[in-house]
Amino acid sequence: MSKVMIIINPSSGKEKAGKILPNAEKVLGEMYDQVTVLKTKGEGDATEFAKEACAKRYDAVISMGGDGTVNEIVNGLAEQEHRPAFGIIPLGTVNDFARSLGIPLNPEAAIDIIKDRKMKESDIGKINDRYFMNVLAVGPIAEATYNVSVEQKTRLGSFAYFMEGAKAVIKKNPFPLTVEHDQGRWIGEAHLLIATMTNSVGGFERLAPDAEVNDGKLHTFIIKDLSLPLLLKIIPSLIKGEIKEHDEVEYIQTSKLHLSTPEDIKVNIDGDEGFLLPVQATVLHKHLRLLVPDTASAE
Ligand SMILES: Nc1ncnc2c1ncn2[C@@H]1O[C@H](COP(=O)(O)OP(=O)(O)OP(=O)(O)O)[C@@H](O)[C@H]1O
Repeated sequence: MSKVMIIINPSSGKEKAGKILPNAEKVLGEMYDQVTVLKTKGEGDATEFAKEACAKRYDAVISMGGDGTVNEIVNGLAEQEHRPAFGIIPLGTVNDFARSLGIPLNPEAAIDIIKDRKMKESDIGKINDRYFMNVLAVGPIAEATYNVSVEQKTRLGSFAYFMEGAKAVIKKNPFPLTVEHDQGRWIGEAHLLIATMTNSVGGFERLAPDAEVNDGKLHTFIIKDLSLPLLLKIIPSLIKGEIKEHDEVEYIQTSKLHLSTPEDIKVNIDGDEGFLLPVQATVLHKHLRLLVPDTASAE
């Protein structure tokens, strides 16, 4: 008997979730013998539900929520003996992971993608004992994202993160950073480090145009100077996908990273507050099977 579990965050995307669910249940009911719907009540629920889906050998798990819900589900699926296929119906504000897979941001269109049953093996990242799909970030700009309120997100979307980030740039100084990677070691002062597994970060779909979800790499950008005049120069290159060409940006492709600093700085993991440095990150290559659009399914 084939089984699918829908994990839905009712707080994500306002009333959208309730409106979309009946159609998702109908479509999945035509594909699988059994459809289980589990609603999250708070932090950690989606991880527990995903672990249960592995233990009970579900064929697929579908996320209905934002990047936070995707991240929690990945933490439940990672390194389990049986890992169900993973589908995403995006309901959040930014939805970077859906963007990088070409999954439509319109939830109804995303349901149609799942119907096609096209799969792609995807990498996930591991940092200490946590897992991530999208991005690690270190620096005051990354920390500023925690100040974005739900109200700001609803009103401004991803621009809310950008505004808080810009404020942090104006106020803060660079910090000393050591980055150990596949090719050696970088030591210097930085304003921001971004290590991404996917091309889309903070809704900027061309931040890392070379990144593929299954290339085994963390695409690492070290931004060495970010005074306001430089920031104004960097923004156009960010939009054009040329940030790595910038003199003040160091670009490293690596399968593992060790980050350290003498200061008390925490790493941001897929948009949420993570561990104090030092941290060690690695890529688990082609670890999950994702339900993706036809155009993205070729290996
Ligand atoms: N029923 C609930 N009520 C309030 N918060 C919840 C509930 N269920 C889960 N959460 C919290 O919501 C967080 C995830 O939100 P999610 O990312 O899915 O949506 P979002 O915030 O709208 O999207 P985005 O991250 O793109 O802004 C989880 O970390 C979890 O702690």
